[in-house]
Amino acid sequence: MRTALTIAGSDSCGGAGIQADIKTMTANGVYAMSAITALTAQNTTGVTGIMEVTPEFLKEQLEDVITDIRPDAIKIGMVSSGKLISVIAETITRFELVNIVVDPVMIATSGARLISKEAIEVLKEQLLPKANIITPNIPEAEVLAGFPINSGEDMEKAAELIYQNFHCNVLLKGGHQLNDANDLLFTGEGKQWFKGKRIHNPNTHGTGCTLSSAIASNLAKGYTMTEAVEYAKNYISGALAAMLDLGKGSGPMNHAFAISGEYKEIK
Ligand SMILES: Nc1ncnc2c1ncn2[C@@H]1O[C@H](COP(=O)(O)OP(=O)(O)OP(=O)(O)O)[C@@H](O)[C@H]1O
Ligand SMILES: Cc1ncc(COP(=O)(O)O)c(N)n1
Repeated sequence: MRTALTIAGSDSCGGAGIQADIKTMTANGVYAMSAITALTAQNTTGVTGIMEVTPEFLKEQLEDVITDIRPDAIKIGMVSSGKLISVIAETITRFELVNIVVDPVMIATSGARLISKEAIEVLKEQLLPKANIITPNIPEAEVLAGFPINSGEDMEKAAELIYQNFHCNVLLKGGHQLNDANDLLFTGEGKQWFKGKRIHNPNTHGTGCTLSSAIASNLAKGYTMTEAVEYAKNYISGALAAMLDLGKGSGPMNHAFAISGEYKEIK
């Protein structure tokens, strides 16, 4: 079985972060492992608290996992401080890790800031250049490109600039902000649009975490970057279309939409 590791924050309501990543990797047929960067106290209406782990403890988790079960792909999500980002960048280099997917999580859908300002600079300098692909949404791409994005053309300019500046493939997500769920992939081979059908579901908590984990799972299974993105879009569309409706705010998706959950007949 192929393996994937998520390095991210815990979401106590289970829709985003580590919990979304493990559900997604499991549903996509890879063995999921985790190294937790922070505990968050949150639900579908907002984040009330964040407790970061120490850099030493993150390093210990990473070393224990990687020296025992080597990950075929890694997804990196919420990492709120520069020191934690440095630990991850150094670990990637030391263990020559491959198939690195970085979701540069900055602000939660509910509005909470999940990364410090100084950490954004460390992210740009130390982590993005080590990624095979990064998956910013529009506000995150605006921070990385340094200009506002108001159209598909702006998305193309921003993705190319981010690709050139940070030397990594870029999937710029149109998502709920700009268009009909059309995302733009920019690689060394140029640009490619992935057209998504907009699903009228207000429950989008954890969409970014889920998409990046599905891409990492597909890379772990040996798919090309284009295939990994295409199949991940199919997975997230299925999870959104299942129309789960939980919680008082923007709720989570059904990550297990293709799994029956019934084992009465199996002996
Ligand atoms: N209503 C929708 N219908 C179909 N696809 C969607 C919808 N909303 C988001 N997506 C898709 O979900 C993926 C995640 O994109 P999005 O822009 O929502 O990321 P994000 O803002 O990082 O997510 P998050 O809510 O976790 O912060 C993208 O592939 C996007 O196109
Ligand atoms: C631990 C953690 N990681 C990431 C997100 C972003 O997801 P969203 O923007 O959907 O709230 C989150 N809310 N919590």
